Amino acid sequence: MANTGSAPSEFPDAKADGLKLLHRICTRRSTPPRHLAAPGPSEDEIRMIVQAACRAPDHMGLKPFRFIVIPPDRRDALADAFEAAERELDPDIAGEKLERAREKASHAPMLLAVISRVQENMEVPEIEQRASAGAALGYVVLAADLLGYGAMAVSGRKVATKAMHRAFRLANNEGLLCFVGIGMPAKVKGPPPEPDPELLRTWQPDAGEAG
Ligand SMILES: Cc1cc2nc3c(=O)[nH]c(=O)nc-3n(C[C@H](O)[C@H](O)[C@H](O)COP(=O)(O)O)c2cc1C
Repeated sequence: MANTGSAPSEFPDAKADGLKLLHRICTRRSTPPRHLAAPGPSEDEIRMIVQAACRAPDHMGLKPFRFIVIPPDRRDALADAFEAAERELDPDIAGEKLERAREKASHAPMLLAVISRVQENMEVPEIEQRASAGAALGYVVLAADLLGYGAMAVSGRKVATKAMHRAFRLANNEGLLCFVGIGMPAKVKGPPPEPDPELLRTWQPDAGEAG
């Protein structure tokens, strides 16, 4: 928080703290759900994670996202839903392939389903609402990391199936964006690659795209 007046700032080290956070953000890695061990976040921590997600940029405050916690004791039901989704994608699926699909439901002590929901709105087109849900997902992963957990967004073709839509009782304007696995990382990746400098350019109005 910036120190705007003569009164001493409530957070004198805000910038130093911010730089530490920024470093955490820039060096964060995802941990695949199969490498996430117990414990997962507590109920209070889940609330904090969702509170952070709700600070995602959100034009007109539409909240074009919501979250569904899948606790450890509902994993058999999730495995059934995964199986139904895979059967919808491939009616002939069987054996090991099916077992692997079911097994994914047991990974990570905590799974959070991220739902994107698009509302009819003259001011806020669909692309903005979907972007907001994506940003909220990013904040979930960052908040989990800042609380000391590993996390990763995972999806697969199954998330777009009718079976998953039914299993999560989604409304017509909703879609299952992904699951976020959260837990203690049993395996940690190395540092992330440096971002491609080409990803940032300065606008050159007369030079077009070539810059
Ligand atoms: C909506 C969404 C779904 C994703 N689904 C998968 C997935 O199913 N499998 C996968 O390997 N990565 C998936 N990813 C990417 C990972 O979450 C992660 O960003 C990527 O592996 C890079 O890892 P890093 O954060 O360590 O650099 C997904 C990302 C998003 C935003």
